[in-house]
Amino acid sequence: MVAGHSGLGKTSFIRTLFGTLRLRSSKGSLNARSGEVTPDNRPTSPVSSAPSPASGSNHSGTPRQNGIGTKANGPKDSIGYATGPLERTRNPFEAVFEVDEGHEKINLTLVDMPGFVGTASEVDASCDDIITYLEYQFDLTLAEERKVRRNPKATDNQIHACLYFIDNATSASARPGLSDADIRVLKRLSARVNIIPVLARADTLTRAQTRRLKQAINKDAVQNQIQFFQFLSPKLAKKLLTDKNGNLTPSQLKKKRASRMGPGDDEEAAEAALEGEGEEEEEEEEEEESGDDDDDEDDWDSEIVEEKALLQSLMPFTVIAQEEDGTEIRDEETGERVQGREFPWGVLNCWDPKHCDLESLRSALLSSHRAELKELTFRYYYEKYRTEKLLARTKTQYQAQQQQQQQSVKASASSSTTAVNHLRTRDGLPGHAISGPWEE
Ligand SMILES: Nc1nc2c(ncn2[C@@H]2O[C@H](COP(=O)(O)OP(=O)(O)OP(=O)(O)O)[C@@H](O)[C@H]2O)c(=O)[nH]1
Repeated sequence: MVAGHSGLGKTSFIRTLFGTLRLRSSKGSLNARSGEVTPDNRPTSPVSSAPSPASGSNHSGTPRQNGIGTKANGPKDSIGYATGPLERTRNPFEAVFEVDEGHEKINLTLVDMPGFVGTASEVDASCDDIITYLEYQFDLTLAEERKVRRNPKATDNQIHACLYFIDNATSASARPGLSDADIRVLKRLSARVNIIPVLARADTLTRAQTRRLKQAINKDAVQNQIQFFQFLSPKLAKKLLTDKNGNLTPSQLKKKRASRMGPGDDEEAAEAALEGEGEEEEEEEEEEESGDDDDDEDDWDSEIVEEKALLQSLMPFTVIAQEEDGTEIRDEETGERVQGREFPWGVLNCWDPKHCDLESLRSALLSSHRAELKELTFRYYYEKYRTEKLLARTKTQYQAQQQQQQQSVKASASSSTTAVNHLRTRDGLPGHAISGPWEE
């Protein structure tokens, strides 16, 4: 899934990615998966009665029927979406493809969510839509699990990763990093899905701006308890760094780097040295706490660990999308046709690791970390949702029971009062004032 503010290049990203997919030809020479994704043709999106502020018409110009789409789009639609004219996304779009990835057949669904626009409450309403969508997929799994006879061919509809697009406009501001809206949205989304942050339109950033922005975004995430997907556990990251740098801890390394920085980097050097000081104590504390970390990690192949470390170090991933019309551009240096953007001063190749992190992101999503993302979705996010939902139901049932009990206690109390009153009245006891000589 791709989500974030409007106009950051989410649809363009899907279109760029599409350009690299090896589609499998199926019967009738359709190169994308059938629109009927689930075996019993259930809708894959929830139906919402309240249209969000961004509602209007979708890419194909069809008026929006409800807040969220009702079923996955078909193969023709998906290919048309990835290759036709680029338009603003006004309705969630599920592009479904059957692809060959590393000799493996995978059913890939790319969900394009409408970009956020408007006031804080409008952004929050768009976030509600995304949460509803994500939870609906969990509900489909929950419904399947509850069946006496489960369908062995049931499709996994869960969203395994959400690429959250971050605007790079703050790069030049005094306070680069996540906006208040991003923080609010990310806090909610990270409780439901693996979040992979993406720095959009990276061609408009210099190297220094990119570095600063990446650091600021990661720092904001930590300060606001936003959990991004971790390619590498902190314990392993530290171990790797320490091994590589001759037993220096990350903070000592930071200080060492700071001392090597040139005169133009004064500010950054001071920041790094200062950060290093506080971190040393934190590192010692973490060291003690991390005793019960996943020991399997210690057995991992060093190549895998290095790849994980590289991916972790790239977050948030910078991406550059191809030009709107998708025209492949000829790289003058190599003479090859590339997916990219052409400027008067040269050609940007979206898949060149020197230009952006798109290639690493693609490989993490579609091959190296695909299984891990799926597993975490099922074992952590789905389980969490399931537990919350069952607890909420138990609580509601308990409250209803309590209410019922209270009502029946009240009812029996009032009926016994009525009976007593009735008795009293019948026996001439004071249900009403009885006058007599003793009153004097
Ligand atoms: N310079 C530059 N422009 C880009 C890039 N990616 C997309 N664009 C342009 O940004 C504009 C918006 O792109 P979209 O892909 O429609 O953005 P979106 O995030 O899907 O927007 P919504 O549909 O409103 O959510 C288009 O004009 C794109 O050509 C990029 O990497 N660099």
